[in-house]
Amino acid sequence: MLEISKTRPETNIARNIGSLDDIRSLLNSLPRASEGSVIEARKRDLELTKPRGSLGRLEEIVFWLCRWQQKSVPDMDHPQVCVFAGNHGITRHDISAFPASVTALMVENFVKGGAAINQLSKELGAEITIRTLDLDHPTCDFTQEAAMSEDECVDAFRTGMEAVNPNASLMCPGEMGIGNTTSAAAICHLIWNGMPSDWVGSGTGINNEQYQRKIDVVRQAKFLHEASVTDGLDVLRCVGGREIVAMAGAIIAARLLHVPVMLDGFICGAAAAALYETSPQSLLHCMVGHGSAEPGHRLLLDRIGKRPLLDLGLRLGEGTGAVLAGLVVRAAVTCHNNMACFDDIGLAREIAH
Ligand SMILES: O=C(O)c1ccc[n+]([C@@H]2O[C@H](COP(=O)([O-])O)[C@@H](O)[C@H]2O)c1
Ligand SMILES: Cc1cc2nc[nH]c2cc1C
Repeated sequence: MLEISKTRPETNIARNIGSLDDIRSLLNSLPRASEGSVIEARKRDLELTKPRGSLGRLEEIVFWLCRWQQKSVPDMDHPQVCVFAGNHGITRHDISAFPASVTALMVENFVKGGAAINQLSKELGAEITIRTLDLDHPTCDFTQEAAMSEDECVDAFRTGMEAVNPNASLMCPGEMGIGNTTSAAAICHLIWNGMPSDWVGSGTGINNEQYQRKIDVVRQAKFLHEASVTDGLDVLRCVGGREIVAMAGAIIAARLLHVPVMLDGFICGAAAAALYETSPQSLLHCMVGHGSAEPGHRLLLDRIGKRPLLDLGLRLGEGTGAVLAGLVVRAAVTCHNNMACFDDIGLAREIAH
């Protein structure tokens, strides 16, 4: 189940991606939804033994799965979580409650099966794919220079693309990276302006001095980079992290492979925000699993026009909120595929509706 090396046959999905411009072209030519697949599912939904619309968002989930899986019978047989780990140069400013070395320790924990994401993935029966992104070479301190060169950014995007299993029913992107709530806040501040304090939260649980420094790092990042960024991909290169770029790559590969995506918390949201800023169509195949306790996440979700499925006060990352929402998706599919129809119980549909 657990895969840290690239054991799956290459999909070759990233073969034409060698520059940010290649990614821009890709974002402008993504496959569209298959409305035809939804027609059968809507018809069946009307026959099921329940008042019309009474399963609320579970019904919406089923139609969304059919639309993006291109199947008239939705499938949750093979969910996947892709966890990406990266290190951040800005940790030198002491903006996290934990040292950067925890990123690598947590990757070992993922591999041994001891993290929260391992337990939740087991609950869902999800394949876990773990990719480390050059942990020994943190990104550059983005208060001084761009976090990544174009090549580094494109490499991370490609790693994300290649992690997605073409046979997945649902893909949940997750991340681990000490310092990455600062990076996510800087991404949002560069894209949507506002005040740094709109986007900065307490991450792993920082004290007041660390919070003030974090605000300052985000302010400096905007001051240094705002004149040179033209779109969300530039923003990712200038103030993102490799694991954040990899999540963006995984989200886009999933679209190409007809795999719907369940987004996770604030950092995953920042990856999605950068894609949305570059091409708003690029997130149509995504739902949001949960609303994070990081305050910037709610603002971000308003900006990208998405409503989370769950609200559990999580602020862990790793893909945990997305996988929990995957359990709701499984429940929706089980109802849709297994409920009896009005005919089966001897009730005419005209009476039922
Ligand atoms: O997903 C979230 O919304 C979330 C909110 C707060 C913290 N995290 C996790 O905590 C780490 C980043 O926190 P920090 O304080 O080091 O920036 C990183 O590994 C994230 O996975 C994740
Ligand atoms: C222990 C720990 C686990 C995490 N998982 C995701 N981010 C994390 C940050 C820390 C500090």
